[in-house]
Amino acid sequence: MPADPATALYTADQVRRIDRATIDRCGVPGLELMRRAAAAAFDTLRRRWPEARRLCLLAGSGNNGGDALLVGERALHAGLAVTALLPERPGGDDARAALAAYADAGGGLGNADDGLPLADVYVDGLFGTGLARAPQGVAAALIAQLNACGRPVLALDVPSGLAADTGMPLGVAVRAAATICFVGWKRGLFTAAAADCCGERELALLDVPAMARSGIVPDARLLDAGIGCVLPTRDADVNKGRFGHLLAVGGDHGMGGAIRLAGEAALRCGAGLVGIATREDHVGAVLAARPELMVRGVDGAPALQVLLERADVVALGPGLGQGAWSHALWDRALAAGRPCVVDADALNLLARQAQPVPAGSVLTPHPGEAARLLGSDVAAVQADRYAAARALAQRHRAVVVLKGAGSLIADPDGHVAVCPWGNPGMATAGMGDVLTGVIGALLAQGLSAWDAARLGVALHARAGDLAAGGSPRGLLASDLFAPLRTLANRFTA
Ligand SMILES: NC(=O)C1=CN([C@@H]2O[C@H](COP(=O)(O)OP(=O)(O)OC[C@H]3O[C@@H](n4cnc5c(N)ncnc54)[C@H](O)[C@@H]3O)[C@@H](O)[C@H]2O)[C@@H](O)CC1
Ligand SMILES: [K+]
Repeated sequence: MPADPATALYTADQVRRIDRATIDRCGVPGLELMRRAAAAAFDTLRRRWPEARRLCLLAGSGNNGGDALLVGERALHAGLAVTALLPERPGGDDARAALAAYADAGGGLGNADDGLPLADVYVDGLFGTGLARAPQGVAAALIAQLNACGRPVLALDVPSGLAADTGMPLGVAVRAAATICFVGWKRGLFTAAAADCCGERELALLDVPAMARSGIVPDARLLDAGIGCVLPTRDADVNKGRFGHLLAVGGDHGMGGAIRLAGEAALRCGAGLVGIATREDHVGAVLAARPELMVRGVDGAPALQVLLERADVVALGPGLGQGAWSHALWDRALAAGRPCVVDADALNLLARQAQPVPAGSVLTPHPGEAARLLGSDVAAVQADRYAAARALAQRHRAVVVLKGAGSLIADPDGHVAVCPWGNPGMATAGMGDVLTGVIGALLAQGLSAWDAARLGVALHARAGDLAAGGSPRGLLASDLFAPLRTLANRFTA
């Protein structure tokens, strides 16, 4: 089945191959593609900023610059005032033709060394998929001025300075109000720093023939509204034993809140029974806060073993700690062979002592935990989140959720799904514990690790967006419980 272009995520190299096939195999000239890109971008500009009268184009030496110049040509024909700044002259035939078309339409050139002229909207065509290194000199200065000018920027294809494959800035990067991406989504527009640079995202397919995409398997997939996996419906004639028994293990001294959050999240997402194995000193508080949880104090592995035998799935790690008690529980839980959600200190223990995780498990590292598991550092993980998530999934033969802006879900075969939801308010204590409970509950209700991880990440992020309501500051992990319940029912067959 052909990939749905709306959710297909490509590397820059893959999109270049689609462009080439469109030109070479389908006979669409490159300049025609550039014209289509400019037409789509100008439509976007008019729709978003109908009052704009003065445009400033920033055009680099490549085809991204050509796109910008042809936007200028259209704007001039529509009666707008346009100035273009070209830090370097166009390098290729199509970009040179675009500059000629712009000049023929009466477009003028400003002096890039003089800085930004006043405009209502700026069109960023400095660098697209051809970005090869950090912008420097005049280009870097213009990007800094764009980011400081307080006026809207429409980025063409990719915000200049952002690496299309990774979502990381190479040095300075444009922070656009909107980005219109051409031919196919570049995978870097959805993770790491991308949300801060792209603003609102639009896709223009440019009527590329299906033949040009054939044989190019998207590198990753965007989770979309349908997600493609749901929880089974519930017959009226059911009992709680049908929805799985999750055991959440963690909550060392001083960290009882983490295990309670995981447990309650699992209940809110429909797990039939949720047990908690924790330190004895947390039992009263957790029970008082959530009497529906079955809370047991465990002093070591033998006490945990009794509980593990009754469980279908284990959520291992929230507040677990890394001492002797923690290690004993961790070791026993992994040895029990039940599918596990491995989180927090359970990941840190795994980094210290490699151990196979049971089949059907999901690992949920944030970038710091991922770095410890990979023996690298956070900067290296963030520099290519796709590669880090894939490496972890292959190494541990498990589904991996690499958390952070634009969470990635990877399986050992190299499939990757990307979550476009979530907000900075979710960077707060306890959010990861809630996600662990959510994924655990979905595993307990019979979803595969891949489906539970994808649906769990989506429920969690969207619940976070609903709970934040556009005001991320001060969001609490427990604010997600009510929207989680609503969403878990919505994603039911
Ligand atoms: N025919 C096509 O292939 C199409 C390409 N399109 C546009 O073309 C873009 C890709 O065009 P290009 O491959 O020409 O590349 P870019 O326009 O992204 O890059 C321009 C040039 O800048 C140079 N460069 C890279 N990093 C630099 C840096 N830090 N400082 C100075 N120079 C640097 C590179 O050598 C490259 O040739 C896409 O992002 C898209 O906007 C669209 O017009 C659709 C059709
Ligand atoms: K750009």
